[in-house]
Amino acid sequence: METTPDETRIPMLNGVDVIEPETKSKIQVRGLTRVSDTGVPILNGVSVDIPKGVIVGIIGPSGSGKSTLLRALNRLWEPPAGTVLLDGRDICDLDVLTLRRKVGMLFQLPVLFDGTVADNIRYGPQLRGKKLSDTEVSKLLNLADLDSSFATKAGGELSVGQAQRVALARTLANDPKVLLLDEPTSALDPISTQNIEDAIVKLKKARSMTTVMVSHSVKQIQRIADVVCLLVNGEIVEVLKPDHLSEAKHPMALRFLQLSS
Ligand SMILES: Nc1ncnc2c1ncn2[C@@H]1O[C@H](COP(=O)(O)OP(=O)(O)OP(=O)(O)O)[C@@H](O)[C@H]1O
Repeated sequence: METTPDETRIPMLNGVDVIEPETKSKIQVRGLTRVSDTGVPILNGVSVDIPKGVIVGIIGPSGSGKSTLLRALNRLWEPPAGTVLLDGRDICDLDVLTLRRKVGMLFQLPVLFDGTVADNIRYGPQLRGKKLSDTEVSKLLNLADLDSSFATKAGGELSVGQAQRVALARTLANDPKVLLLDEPTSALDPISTQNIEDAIVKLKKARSMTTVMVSHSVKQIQRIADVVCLLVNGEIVEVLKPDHLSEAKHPMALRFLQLSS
């Protein structure tokens, strides 16, 4: 990857160099641990720095803790104090709704509320007393790779792929700085998958969006991520650039990658 003079090359994510336009980490995870109610370890002291404006892919075997890690980042479960920082602040000290506006999340299957697409997109800002104009709704639809004409459609008449893009536009209406994506295309056909991938890359370019994406598709991660974390048994065992995945050394990570390709 070529660097331009004004870009700063910093060692990130356990030593992998990531090109980052601003040197500060957006999210820092420090020794994040989770144990199940029955005492089974789920996350074992995960530490990682996620720079601003970067797409981080998280891959690993089923049950390795990918979703659990992702969900800690906007407190869908309560991480121990001091283990997750956003812009240098402990997320546990933030109002949880404010945090979730800044750190938006998209799940595997979109769930739209009753009403039109525009109603769905206006929902978040409306809670804060802001009514989005038709132009603002159109812009959000376009950012999510949807035509403005979708605004008046009923949520129920959309395909899953279209609904997923509406869910993305609805998340973007809160003006998040970070997007957490938990297998956002696993229920979609290849064209809808490409639409979502295009939107994610566009958001990185247009808004310097920081994105953390869990995916089962190594190919997808290679298409859009800037850096890849391999999670095995609740630990980040490798951090690699997407085009260097074959250099993984951890036996489980290697086996996972070989079986996935
Ligand atoms: N709330 C919970 N209570 C108990 N165990 C849990 C809880 N959440 C997750 N687990 C367990 O923790 C492990 C990691 O789950 P997680 O969903 O994070 O893995 P994953 O890597 O995302 O898996 P997959 O790829 O199958 O979605 C699994 O064994 C799961 O059963």
